[in-house]
Amino acid sequence: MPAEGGAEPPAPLPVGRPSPTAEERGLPDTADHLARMRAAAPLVQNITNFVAMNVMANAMLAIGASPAMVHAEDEAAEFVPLAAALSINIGTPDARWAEAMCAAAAAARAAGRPWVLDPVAVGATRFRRDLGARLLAQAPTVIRGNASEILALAGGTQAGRGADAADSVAAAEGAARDLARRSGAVVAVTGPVDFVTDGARAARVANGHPMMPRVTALGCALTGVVAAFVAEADAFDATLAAIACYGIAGEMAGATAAGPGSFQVAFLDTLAALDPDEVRARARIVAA
Ligand SMILES: Nc1ncnc2c1ncn2[C@@H]1O[C@H](COP(=O)(O)OP(=O)(O)OP(=O)(O)O)[C@@H](O)[C@H]1O
Ligand SMILES: Cc1ncsc1CCO
Ligand SMILES: [Mg+2]
Repeated sequence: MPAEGGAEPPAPLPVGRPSPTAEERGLPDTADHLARMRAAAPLVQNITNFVAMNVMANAMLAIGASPAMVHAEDEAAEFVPLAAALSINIGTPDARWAEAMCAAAAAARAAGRPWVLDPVAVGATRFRRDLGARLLAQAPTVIRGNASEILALAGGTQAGRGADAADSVAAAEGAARDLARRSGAVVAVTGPVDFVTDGARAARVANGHPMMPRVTALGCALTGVVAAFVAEADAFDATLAAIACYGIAGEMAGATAAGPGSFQVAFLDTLAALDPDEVRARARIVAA
């Protein structure tokens, strides 16, 4: 019976029962994925753009993967079975690179290696649209892009300016779900809050820092980190975990950086020092 004039007191919190873990909520345990990736230190082949090569290789090394930038038409497909995963980024393509990308993607498909597509500025020119469509036909495991790129790859209109997004992540969520269902890929749309879907499941990651889009190629580098995580685990869970780890490193680096230059240095140091327990405590992944 409630006390006179008052509401029933709230039920006491259950003693000795911890709040549900991420896995109990159907979401990945980010720390587990980080530890698993680091233990494997997967060799990841990257066909990436001239701007990203150094940034990407350093970010991948810092978090614990083993990157190899192998893009020449003469060897790209041959290298694929040697690696645990492949990433392909169309940031600065030409005709020969395009053939190397398509041959490598086909080799990954044939060898059962996961591969991640980064469709940089795919809506900008006919050459990029055609290349994006050819690569999509090679069944990427994951597609990671900004909102304008995912809208363009899905066939919609978008406002992107070159490699930079000009559409909100929310505006690309429907296109991402549709693209995931049509392609069979996990689709990740990055921005202030990231959105990840496999067409059936979806989740958002609210980690990150506003300094991240002010340093070039941090999205490209994330694509390589996603490939490293996906080499070791289920693509949907591994993609969420990779994006959360990366965003957490961004938050921690952003807390001390004076601007994009010192941020870039702090970000690398933070990726290398990421502690699984801290990652577990800071990950902000919610089902969508
Ligand atoms: N405003 C923001 N606040 C917090 N995090 C952000 C913000 N914008 C981007 N990020 C984070 O930055 C990382 C890169 O995502 P972004 O969408 O900028 O990639 P991108 O446009 O492909 O970058 P680039 O092509 O320059 O490499 C992701 O981890 C994302 O979560
Ligand atoms: C700036 C830029 N231009 C082509 S690729 C690239 C890196 C970010 O996508
Ligand atoms: Mg990009």
